[in-house]
Amino acid sequence: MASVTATEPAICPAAIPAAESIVPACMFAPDRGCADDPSGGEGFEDGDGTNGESADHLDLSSKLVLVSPTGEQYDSLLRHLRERIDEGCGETIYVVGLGSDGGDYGLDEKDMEASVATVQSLCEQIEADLILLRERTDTGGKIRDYLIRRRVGEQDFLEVRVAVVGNVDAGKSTLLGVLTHGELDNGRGFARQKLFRHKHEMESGRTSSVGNDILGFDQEGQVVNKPDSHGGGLDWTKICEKSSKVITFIDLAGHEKYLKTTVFGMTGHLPDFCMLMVGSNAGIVGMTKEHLGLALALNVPVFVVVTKIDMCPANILQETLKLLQRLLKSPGCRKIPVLVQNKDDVIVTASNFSSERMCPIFQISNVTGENMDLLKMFLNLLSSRTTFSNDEPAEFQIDDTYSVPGVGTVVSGTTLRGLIRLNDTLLLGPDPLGTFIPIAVKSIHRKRMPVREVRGGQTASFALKKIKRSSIRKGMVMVSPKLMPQATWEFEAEILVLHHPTTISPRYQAMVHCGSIRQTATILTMNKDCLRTGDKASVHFRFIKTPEYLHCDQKLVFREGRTKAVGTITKLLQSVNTQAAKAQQSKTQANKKTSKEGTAANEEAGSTARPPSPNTAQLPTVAEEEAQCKDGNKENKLKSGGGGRRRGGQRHRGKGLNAATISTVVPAGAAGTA
Ligand SMILES: Nc1nc2c(ncn2[C@@H]2O[C@H](COP(=O)(O)OP(=O)(O)OP(=O)(O)O)[C@@H](O)[C@H]2O)c(=O)[nH]1
Repeated sequence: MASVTATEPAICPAAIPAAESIVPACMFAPDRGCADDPSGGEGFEDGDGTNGESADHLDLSSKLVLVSPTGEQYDSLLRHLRERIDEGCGETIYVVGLGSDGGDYGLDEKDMEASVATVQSLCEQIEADLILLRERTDTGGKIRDYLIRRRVGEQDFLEVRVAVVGNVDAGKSTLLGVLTHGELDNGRGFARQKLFRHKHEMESGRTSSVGNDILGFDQEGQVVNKPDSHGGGLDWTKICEKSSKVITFIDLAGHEKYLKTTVFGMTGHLPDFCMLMVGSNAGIVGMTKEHLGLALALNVPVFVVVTKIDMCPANILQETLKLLQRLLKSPGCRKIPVLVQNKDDVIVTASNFSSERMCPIFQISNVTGENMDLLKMFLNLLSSRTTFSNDEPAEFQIDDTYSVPGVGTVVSGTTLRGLIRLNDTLLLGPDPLGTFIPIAVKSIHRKRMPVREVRGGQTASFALKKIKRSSIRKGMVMVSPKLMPQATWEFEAEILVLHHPTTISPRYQAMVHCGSIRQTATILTMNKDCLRTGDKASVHFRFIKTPEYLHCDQKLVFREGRTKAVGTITKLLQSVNTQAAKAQQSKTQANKKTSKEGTAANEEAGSTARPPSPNTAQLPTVAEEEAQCKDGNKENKLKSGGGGRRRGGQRHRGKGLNAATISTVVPAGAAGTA
């Protein structure tokens, strides 16, 4: 897809007066009608964005190349298309009638017919569908934009996750109700009510406070959601069966007191995109900036939906749009706000959206349905940002656990990479000692539909045998044994303090959110004396309760109340030696057994045996530190454990496999030292 250049775009005269510096989408299109193309004419003209110049020696830059390609050209076009489909996770937007050789745009009727026949034949080769999105006319004739989407089996569908954020009353639940149930709101909570009832029904017995709603699109891009006329509920299995693409909305709370949950939803549920909702009458209020900042910090591309345009006076709406574009263009955001006003704008913004800099803005009404079709079309054109390869070793991150009667323990989460099949044996962990245990996958569900396998980028739930729910916690992973996973107590991260009322110094503790991990960590050392709002530093953290499974380059959010820092893990410092931890585990179990037997024996003998105390138990043996970073930078710091005290006062919800042996110390002498 074409990328947007870093230059600030000029104002297009077509923009509406009050929100004049919001860029209309045509700025990003190859259409010459908009002279000030900020992409320097790159738009769709580069080989990446269209069927233009190929990387190989063949010249595919002419718009006529599709009319009657030679065998070699055909093979090259096919290779090119396959690459783009892979990059787009199964889909791409393909433009017919545009060349990059400087000639006129557009084809006459005959050439268009022949070109489309070629594209159709290419699609057959890769088992994809060709769906016409729009047709326009330029000096040389017609230009057509097609969506090419790889066909998926009955049980399969493309999956895109969209986090829904915004201040209280922005209309989040109402919009999701309208989108997923197909009925407009009455302005007094009708659509929202429907959704709540549906969620309550669907989620009964579930403890997750992050709501999920799905919207399915068929091959033609039509919404397939059909609520049951009696109960008003949605049949997820039916939706998934009929869909070629399913959008999962991660419905996050708007109220400040639920910020913890919102952060968890944004880090743990791995959204591909973030939909920021703004009530046009209320404007940029409350948590709007907070949520936007979070999405930016986590590099999740954001689009904005301005709601309630039916009830908002024109001047207030313009004021909101003006403030919005000012916020988006501010140095902290550096986004290019783009107003989406018609279907052409949708295609252009959807094609360029993954550039992360562009921020499409929709103005909708949940009551009249105005511009709802544009939003739906946009959602249908969004492609997942996770590319996967089946050959990679599997990794699955757990974001919730359930006890399902008759089934047993079920874990839900996201497949980060690789392929997981039914009956595969994966390593589940880390437990509080940092060990991983083999576990067989007995059944897999995707969106409540039984399937035989799941791949990278897909959410799923697995039924696990012979394991208690209490032994599993959010933040654990299930990975291929090939990965030889290790748990980490300490790590280094480059962080940026977004907000802190005073200063942060060593020994400071706050909650680290990293993927679905949510655990308090202590700052042991940092390369500055103290940190204030806006400061950047390299910081050495230690988890206070259990070691976790981490990766270098993972994004993290570090927060406590209104204090917030974001960062990237740069080094894994203190990993748990799995063998030693296992030995420790069996030793402790043996001790327990002996002490039980001893207690029984001693009762008779009138003496008391002492069980191992959590505080006196040895820390998990520290392995030779293994920095798994790409740079191979190793820093061996063997920390001595033992004799610590629990800090932060947070207890592990589950008992863990061997909770009695958890020791959550900051190594002696580590805190406060450089
Ligand atoms: N007139 C009008 N009312 C709307 C529109 N969208 C939502 N509403 C109303 O606004 C109110 C708040 O909407 P909600 O969907 O509950 O807002 P929310 O963002 O989900 O709020 P929280 O869940 O508390 O974060 C409800 O009474 C809706 O009926 C709209 O486009 N037009």
